[in-house]
Formats: sequence, structure tokens, C-alpha cells
Amino acid sequence: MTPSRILLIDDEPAFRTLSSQWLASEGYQVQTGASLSELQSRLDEFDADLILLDLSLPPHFDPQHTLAALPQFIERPVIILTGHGERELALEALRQGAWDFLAKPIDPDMLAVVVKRALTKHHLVRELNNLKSNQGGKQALETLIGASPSMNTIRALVSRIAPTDVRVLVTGPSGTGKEVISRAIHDLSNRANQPFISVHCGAIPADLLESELFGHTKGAFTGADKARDGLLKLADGGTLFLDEIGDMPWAMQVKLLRVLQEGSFYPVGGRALETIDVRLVSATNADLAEKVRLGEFREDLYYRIKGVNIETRPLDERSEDIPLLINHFLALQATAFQQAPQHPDSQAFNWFMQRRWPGNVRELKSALDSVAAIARNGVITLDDIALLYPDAQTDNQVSTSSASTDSANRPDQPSMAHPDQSLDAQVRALEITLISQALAQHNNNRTHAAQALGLSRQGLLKKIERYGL
Ligand SMILES: Nc1ncnc2c1ncn2[C@@H]1O[C@H](COP(=O)(O)OP(=O)(O)OP(=O)(O)O)[C@@H](O)[C@H]1O
Repeated sequence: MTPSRILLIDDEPAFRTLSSQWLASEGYQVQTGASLSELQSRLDEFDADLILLDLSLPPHFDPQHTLAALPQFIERPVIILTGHGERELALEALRQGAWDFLAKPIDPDMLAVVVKRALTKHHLVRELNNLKSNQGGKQALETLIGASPSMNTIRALVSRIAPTDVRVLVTGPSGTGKEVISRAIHDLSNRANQPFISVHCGAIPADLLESELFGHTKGAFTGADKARDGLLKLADGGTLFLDEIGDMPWAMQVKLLRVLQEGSFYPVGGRALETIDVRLVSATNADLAEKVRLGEFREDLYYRIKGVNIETRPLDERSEDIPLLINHFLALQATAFQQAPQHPDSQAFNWFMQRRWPGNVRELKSALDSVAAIARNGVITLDDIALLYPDAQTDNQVSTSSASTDSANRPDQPSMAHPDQSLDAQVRALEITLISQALAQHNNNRTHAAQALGLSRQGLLKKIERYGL
């Protein structure tokens, strides 16, 4: 185990030497300093777990001065060392967030107890924060719904690259979850507590994009009546998500390249260079390599933003994700409206499975939202769907009657959608579809669905949990 680090700040050299020797003999790693400015500079290099701090420090020897600075150091425990008769000051220090105080002359046994207690608390708080962020990370991955091989690969990639600062380019058709993936990368990263700033490059007029991104000084252009920070500055410390980066005007591409190369930029009209630290995640549904070939996108920028490429697949190529997405969106709706989740009956379920979704997950979600809004008694039927999609009845009949010739469209016998995938993946896809169908057929009654599937109720429950159904 690495020894705990203690920073001792006191202006008396003899006290510093003796105390630090004693603390070192107790197994602590100790550094010392004699003033407030040394406290700050030591902390830049020595990530102390605890600070022992005298209040009267040079050059002012004014305890109020030290008290005023105290709040910036209390993310770790600070133990105040007071002189005789400084009780009021010590109490004030506790009010400002100090962990405890010790009156000089310091009793080594007392010091040992107080330091140990403070460090134990500090380690517990750190552990709790780690647990919380791991939990947050797990939740972030759970927002990426889908059991298809492509979604499994995406989740694995996201969890590997999120904690690094590597740039990510998410590509794929519209509505396939590029923004959700980008958000999950941020939420799983060490920047999760910092801002996630999303910029839709295609939606901001070209002449405004520069000042939106870089900010501007007062009077930089007509209408700039006060200085304004740009989105890059707002994203400092966090993640900048550039959506539809393929639509970024050429002139802006040059400027963005400079920011990525140098980590700095000038606000519009400004002369002071701003430095920022952002992780860049970009997304596009365009074929950027083709755009580069056509001279519409800068090749140097393309390679700068690419880092790791995550590719999403159209929903029609991963129909095994549909039942999970249906459940997910209906559960979200139920939470939003504080009601029990609705579920589709068997015909409605088949309609969702059979239909093509050129708008991908976004279109599926919007269809579900509107159909669920008009469904009654918690069950979505084909009649409900037909009110909004007049072809639904015919679609269903066509797909049912063509079932004998086209196994991919058979509602009651789902096909092996991906013959090129591993047997495991195909079995999983088939199970998800069959279970979802059985649940729909039996009005979500798990006992009846289990009987129909030839499973024990317990066995079905296990599968439902495993697949997140
Ligand atoms: N795998 C998924 N899990 C959960 N929700 C998803 C998933 N994929 C997409 N969605 C949902 O679908 C909708 C569209 O997703 P998103 O905006 O991320 O797509 P996109 O690929 O960025 O689209 P565009 O290219 O049009 O910007 C959102 O409501 C999102 O929550």
C-alpha cells in the first residue's frame, strides 16, 4: 500500500524538522513548507492526502489571511495548528471547513490519533467517489440499448476508450445513436463531472459558427455589445461534441485544425490567446473519407479528429435490438407519465419487427411514443397503430401471407438475421425475438409465455434479466 502523503506548513524550522521526522517514522510520506505560497506550490506537485497548517504564516503572520485562503484547500482534510489562546481562530477554521485543530505544543500521541482519523475519513470519501463514478459508468453503458453484435462491439469500445483522452469519430446513418454513444463516452470518462458541450455544426450559419465556437470580444462585430465566451471555452476541462462535422465550412475547418494542433485560439476580435483542454468527440452521417477525396473536407483535419472510429449500423441490419428498444422506450414513457409500462400485443409487436425503419432508432422511438399515447388499457394493438399508420393492417397481412416464401418476414418464426455471425450471436438474437413475441402474445403474462416457450417460469425470468427485456 502506498503511504499516505502529509503536507506540513509551519514557519518554525525546528518544529517542521521534528514533526516531519516523527510523521515519517510513523510511515507517512511528508513534505514541508513555511508559507501560504509554498502550500500552493507544493500541492501542484505533491497530491497530499492531508494538510497540517499553522495559521500564522509569513509574510503577513495574519491568521485571518490564512483563514480566508482555507476553503481552496479543504477537498482533503486540513488540521489547523494553533498557538496558545487561539481558540476563537481554531473554531473559525472549523467553520471554514478545516477537519480539526491541535494546540501547540503538539502532543505526538494526540497528533497520531487525529491524523489517522482524518486520513481514514479521506480514504473513505475517495472510495465512495470511486464507487459512485463506477456506478455512473455502468449506468452510462446501460443507456446504450441493444444486444446485436454491433451494439456489443460499440459498448466494449466505449468502455475501453472512454477513460482515455483519445479523440473519437462516430459515424453511421442518422438516428442510429451517434449522440447517445458520444454522451456515454463522456459520462464514462474522467471528465464526467465537467461539461459536455454539443455543437451542431450544420445547424449554425457559417458566419456565426466562428464566434459561437471561439467567442468574441466586445465590439468585435456589429451587435457584439459585450464580450462572450465561446462553446470551446465552455467545454474547457470536459468534452466538446461536434455533431455533423462533415457540414463544417472549409474556413472553419482550418481554424479548428489549429485549435486541435495547438490547444489554443483567439476569440473573434481578440488578441489574447486562450488555452483550453477539451476532449473532442465528433460525429457524422457523411462519408468523410469520400468528402476528403472530393476536396470537401480537409484531409489533415480528418486524421486529427479520427482517433478511434466507432461505426453504427442501420436498425434494419440489427432487428434483434428492436425488442429491447421497444421495452426501453416504453419504460421511459411509463416513468415520464408515472404509469405502468405499456406493451404491444403480438400483432403490434410483429408490426414493429417487420417494418423497415429508414429513420432508424429515432423513427422507431417516435412511432412508439405516438402509438403508446393513443393506446388504451396498457396494451398497444394493431388497431391503435392503424389509426396513425393506415397501412398497418395491410402491411401485417402482406407480411403474414408472404411468410411462406420469405422467412425473413415471418412474424411467428423470426429468421436468423445474420448468417455471417457466430452461432452464439444468432441464438441470442433468436431468443430475444421469440421471448418478446411470446410475451406480446400472452399479454406480458410470464407464466403463460414460459409455458408457450417450453421453459420454466424461473428459466424465462433469468433470460429476461440476461437480455434486459
Ligand atoms: N442504442 C440506443 N439506445 C438507446 N437509445 C437510442 C439508441 N440509439 C438511438 N437512440 C435514441 O434514438 C434517438 C436518436 O439518437 P441520436 O440522436 O443519438 O442519433 P444520431 O445518430 O446522433 O442522429 P443524427 O445523425 O440525426 O444526429 C435518440 O432519442 C436516442 O436516445
